[in-house]
Formats: sequence, structure tokens, C-alpha cells
Amino acid sequence: MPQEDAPDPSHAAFDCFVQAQTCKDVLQSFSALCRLLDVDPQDHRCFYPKLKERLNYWKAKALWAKLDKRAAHPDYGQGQACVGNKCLVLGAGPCGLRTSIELALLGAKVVLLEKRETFSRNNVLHLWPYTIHDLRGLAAKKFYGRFCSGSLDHISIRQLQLILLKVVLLLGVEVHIGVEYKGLVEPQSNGKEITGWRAQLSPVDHPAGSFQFDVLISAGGGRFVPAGFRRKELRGKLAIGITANFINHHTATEAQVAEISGVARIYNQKFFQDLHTETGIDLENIVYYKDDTHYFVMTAKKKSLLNTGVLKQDHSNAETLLSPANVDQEALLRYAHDAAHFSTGRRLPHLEFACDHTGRPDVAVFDFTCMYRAENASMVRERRGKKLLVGLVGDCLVEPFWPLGTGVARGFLAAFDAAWMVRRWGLGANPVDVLAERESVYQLLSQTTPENTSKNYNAYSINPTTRYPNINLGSIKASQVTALWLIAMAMVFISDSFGRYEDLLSWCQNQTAGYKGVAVTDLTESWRSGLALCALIHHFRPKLIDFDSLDKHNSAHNNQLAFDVAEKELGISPIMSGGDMLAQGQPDRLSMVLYLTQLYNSFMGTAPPTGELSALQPSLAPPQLPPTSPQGSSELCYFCGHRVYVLERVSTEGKFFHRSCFTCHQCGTTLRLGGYFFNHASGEPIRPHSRSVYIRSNSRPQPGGFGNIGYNSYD
Ligand SMILES: NC(=O)C1=CN([C@@H]2O[C@H](COP(=O)(O)OP(=O)(O)OC[C@H]3O[C@@H](n4cnc5c(N)ncnc54)[C@H](OP(=O)(O)O)[C@@H]3O)[C@@H](O)[C@H]2O)C=CC1
Repeated sequence: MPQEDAPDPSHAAFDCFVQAQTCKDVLQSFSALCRLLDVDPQDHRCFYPKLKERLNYWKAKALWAKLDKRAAHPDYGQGQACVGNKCLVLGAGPCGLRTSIELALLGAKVVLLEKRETFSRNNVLHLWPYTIHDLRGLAAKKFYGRFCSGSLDHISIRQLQLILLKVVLLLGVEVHIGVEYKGLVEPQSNGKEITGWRAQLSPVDHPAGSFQFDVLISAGGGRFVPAGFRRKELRGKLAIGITANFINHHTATEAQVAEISGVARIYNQKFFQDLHTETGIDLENIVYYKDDTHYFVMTAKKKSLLNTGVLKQDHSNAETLLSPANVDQEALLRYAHDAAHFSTGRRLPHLEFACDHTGRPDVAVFDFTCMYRAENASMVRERRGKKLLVGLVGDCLVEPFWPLGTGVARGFLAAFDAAWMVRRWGLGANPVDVLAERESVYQLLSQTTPENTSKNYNAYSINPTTRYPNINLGSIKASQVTALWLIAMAMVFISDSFGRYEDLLSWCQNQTAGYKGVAVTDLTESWRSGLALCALIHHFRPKLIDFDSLDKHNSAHNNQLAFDVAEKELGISPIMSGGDMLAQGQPDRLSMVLYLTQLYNSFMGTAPPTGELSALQPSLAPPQLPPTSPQGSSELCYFCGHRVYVLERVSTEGKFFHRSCFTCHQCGTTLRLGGYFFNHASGEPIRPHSRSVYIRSNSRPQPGGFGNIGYNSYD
């Protein structure tokens, strides 16, 4: 093959790029390649076709064939579906990278930020069959020849990141390493024009800080969740994990040592008993994978960690128990070494620890008693008429349960789901419809297994229907997700600079000025008596409330009156009952901002009956709130039949519930959205459980209700 020896420097640069084994080398060889071919990576629309055209190299052609096949999928609309969208992705872990690929294929401009300087994670990830198929389709084997050869079904995080980084760069994604996302900068007005959403970064003067975007994807891992998203804790019985990486010298002897793809105590009692007798190490399970390193992950029993001196003292609190101060590092290294040595039949000759990114032996002890999942996968923020779609993927959406190898598998599923959401956003769907569909899909994520997802991997695309059999994309209704827009609006006011929070306050002050017994000085205490709310409504619609008849000491009545009138006449759902308002002591600021923002939106542009124009502050730009609930929509709890207010409700399947009513009949644990599925035949939400599913359909609390639900929960 004559081309192979061609002295074209771009061919050598391409080879360097394909073979690069560090993040820095990938980026450097990529820059060199772009320079040699005179292609501008910032020109994301033309970058890939130009690169293909100018790099006339047989080795590259096989790669283009793979990527072209993927890009030709109809979902991407020939790279035009999101051509007008600009996406900021934070986190270059496997999930941030995988999402970036999809957004680039949709035609969006994508900027990816990663705060680490290097890809240094040795740990090895288990891959579900579909992920192997997916990565092969992205030419993983061209970048990493050993990728899942034979029956291998795992890869080190570092290698996975390198593969995905190379694909991301080829597709025109702008990647910045060593840059940390610190928060959002809202659209600003200079009187003539309004800027878009931007990010606050560290380093502060980084050029990516000027990038204006309408989509933010957070893939910052388990420790980073952007403002506005709430997380739920899933708690199980104490589980202590230990990971350890040893240097792989790639000798013939090492190659012969068999991997352990997961030995659990229940399946091999003798192995664990012998291990305990000989070494004092007591484990629940152990996994050994061979990749760049010899990687071991195990669940250790607390007692043996105490007996072997790994844990210095016993504590009931897992955080204190596993805190660095309570872990003897030397004893931990011995424990991990001996477990690895024994479990491989002492056939790995020189077990030397590999180093982590800090240069220390790569051994970690961690607690997976508690895992977190976000309550929602998406939200829309809006400021000065500029909308921002925010989505979560990866560990910041759902933390994985490592023994099941769910991290990358569910991470990639969420990456596709997020890309599908951005596609709809790009095609101009109504934001609440986009949110509703995303949340409908998200409900399934925690239940996905290799068995219940489609086996037709060839058909997998970002369209959720290709992956989740029998999915109902409309299981969450638009009316159930308006809070994901509204709360974001309220958060804007709250987290905002003092000036804009003041705008809402000063609008309220102007509308209620002169009303007896009303002195609005804040967005909490001033509203307690209910007079201010009644005054606000009376100011615009005097016929609805007889203000002079109100008693300032009858707070519950006044608030209830205002809530009822606003609900009936303006279609604004009450945030709570008048009695709750009284019981609360000081009204909650977020609730009040949320509620007052809706009143503001409703009265905006309405002239008070006196004929004066409503004294809106010029700086309070009219927020485009989503439609409020229909009239009289303060729904009843599907279980108990009592009224359920916005702030206390959860909703699914078109029904509303009190958070407190949405519980397991057997153990009383609060059910979570996404933690069950709806049985349309029996009319019951059921939750698959690791041990048992327990459904009781008797003693329905009200006609048509779901009946009692039972399951043994670990959350
Ligand atoms: N130890 C292990 O075994 C690990 C396994 N994984 C696997 O990978 C899967 C997918 O993980 P994924 O969701 O992609 O998350 P990852 O943790 O792999 O990647 C997230 C990346 O984003 C970085 N980051 C965090 N906050 C910011 C920020 N504000 N600005 C810029 N960068 C930021 C993180 O740095 P930093 O980490 O320094 O916060 C990290 O490098 C997991 O489910 C798991 O299976 C992932 C991580 C560790």
C-alpha cells in the first residue's frame, strides 16, 4: 500500500492523534493536524467535512466511514436539527463526552469544559452489550485496538475518555481542559441589546467565558449538581467499597491470570471463608478486571476492616467511619494487596500499586450506603426573554450502583435522552413539552437493565423509543412540569443580584401602597397577615375582595381568601392553605417569590381600575412565564382525596399526590418518581425491587385510587 509510506506530515500527525495516550497529547496532536491541513476547529459546521476532504489518508477513511454512518441517521436531520443551538457541556467524563458527540451530530455548536488537567482514572468500567456496540460504532477499536476484544466487556475510564475525546474533537467540539464552571451569568441588557446566557469560569478570564449558549448540560459527576436541582438520597444498609489498581506490566504470566467478573459470597462460600481464615479479610464480593492496570473492586465487611486495623474506630455514621482520619492508609494498602493476591491464586507476581492523579497508590475506600439521584433531569431558566435549557447526565443525574455496572450504561442512555431533548428544543417545541417528555423518559432510567432494554442495538438512536420498549413519552404531562420553569424563574430572583430581587419587591410595594395595615418591606414576613396579598389583588380587581372588611389578625382567612380568589379568577394555583401559611411562622421566601411572580405575570400590563397605569419598574423585564394551571386546578391528592398544594405535591401519570401520601404501604418509605412503574392494567404504580415486588390492590383509599403499594425498599 504505497500511501502508508507517504511522507505527508499530516498522515504522521493523524497517526499521533489516533495513538495519543494522554489528554494533553490528544489535544496537541489534534492542533498540529488542524494546522497542517489548514482547518479551523472553531468552524464547527464545516470542520468535519473539510477535515475529511483534506486528509487523504487510507487509515482515516475507515474512521470516516464509521462516523459518516452514525451521522447519516435521520434523527440528526443531516446535521441541521440543532444548527441554531449553542451548548455548553461541563465535565469531560464519559457522559459529558458522549453527550457532546450527539449534540455535535445534531449540528449544534458545542463547547466542553473540564476542570481536571489530565485523564487519570485507572478504574475499570463494566460495559453492557449495547455500550460496546455503541462504542464500536464510534470507531473505538481504531483508537484502542484492545477495545473489548473477544469476550471482554470492560474498559478503563481513562481509555474510554481518550476514545471519546478523539471523536468529539473530530466532530468539531471545542474542548477546554483545566477550566472549571462556577455558575451562570444571566443575560445582560445594555439598553440596545440583550446578551445570552454565559458561564462564570475559573480562570476568570478564560475566553470560553464569552460563549453565549441556550443549552447547558451538566455532566460534572456525582459531586457536582448545578443550582436549582434537588437530589434525593437512596439509602441502603452499610456498604463499604474498596478499589485498588496495580501496575500491569503486560507480561505473558499476567496475561494468563483469569479475570473475576464478579464473585459474590452467596455463590462461592468456600472462597470467601478461605480468604477470611488465611488473611482476616472478610468480603461480600470481589471483581478483578485487567486493562491498563490490574483493577480490583470489592465490598468489605466493617468488622474485618476494624479487626485488620484499616478502620481505627467504629462509628455508626458512615461518613465519620470512612473519613480519612479514621482510615489507616498502610493497613488499607495491605488489605487491598492481600485480597488481590489471594483472589488471583497468587499468580500475579509483583503486585505494585499504580498511582492515582496525586501520585499516591491508587487505592480508595468509599461508602456506597448512600447514593443520590436528581429529582428532575431538566429545567428551563428564563431571563430577559432568553431561555436556557438545562439538563443533567451521568453521575450527577443518577449515581451508579457499581456492582451492577450501571454507571456508563445508564450514563450513555441519559446522554442520548438529553440529546433527544435538545433536538426537540432545537426544533422549536414548546419548552414545557420538552421538559415533560424529558421527565417522562427519566422515570425509566433507574429501572433499566440489559434485559429490559431493546436488544436491537443496531436500531439504537437518540430517540428513546428505539431503546426503551413500550415507553410512554407522555407519562408526565406538561401541566406537571411547569414548576421546572417557574421555580427556575423564582430562583433567578432569589439567587440573583440584590437589584432584581428588589424589582419584584418594589413592584409589590407600589401596588399595595396606601392600603391600611399593609407595609411591604420584604418578600416574607410582610405577607404573613394575608392583607398584603389581598391588597395586591384588590388593587387590580377591587370587586373580587372587600378589603375593608378584613381583620389583620385573621391571617388564615385572609390568605385563604387571596389564594382562592387568585385560583378561581386568575388560574394561579395556591402554594399552600391559609392555615399552613399561619402555621409556618414566617412565609418561605422561595414560595412567596414563586407565587408573587405569577401574580405579577397575571397583572402585567393590566391598568388598575382608577385608570392609572400600573407602576412597573422599568428594570423588571416582563417575565414570560409558562401558562399557569387552569382555573380551579388546585388538585386533590389522588390517594387521600384532600387538596394538594403546589409546594407539597408530586405528580405523575396525570395525578397529583401529597409527597407524604406517595408512600409504600408496607414499610412507609416515600416512593420516588422513577422508582416505580405504572401498571396500566391494574391501575397501580409498582416499583420493581431488588428483592421483591409487593402489590396490594385492596383497601383503595378512594374510588379509582392506586390502592396500596408495597415493596421492600433500599431507598
Ligand atoms: N472512581 C470511579 O470508579 C469512577 C467511575 N466513574 C464512572 O464513569 C461514569 C460516568 O461518569 P460521569 O457522569 O461522566 O462523571 P465523571 O465523574 O466521570 O466526570 C465528570 C468530570 O467533570 C469534572 N467536573 C466536575 N465539576 C466540574 C465543573 N464545575 N467544571 C468543569 N468540570 C467539572 C469532574 O472533575 P472532578 O472529578 O475532579 O470533580 C470530572 O472530571 C460513572 O457512572 C462511573 O461509572 C466516574 C468517576 C469515578
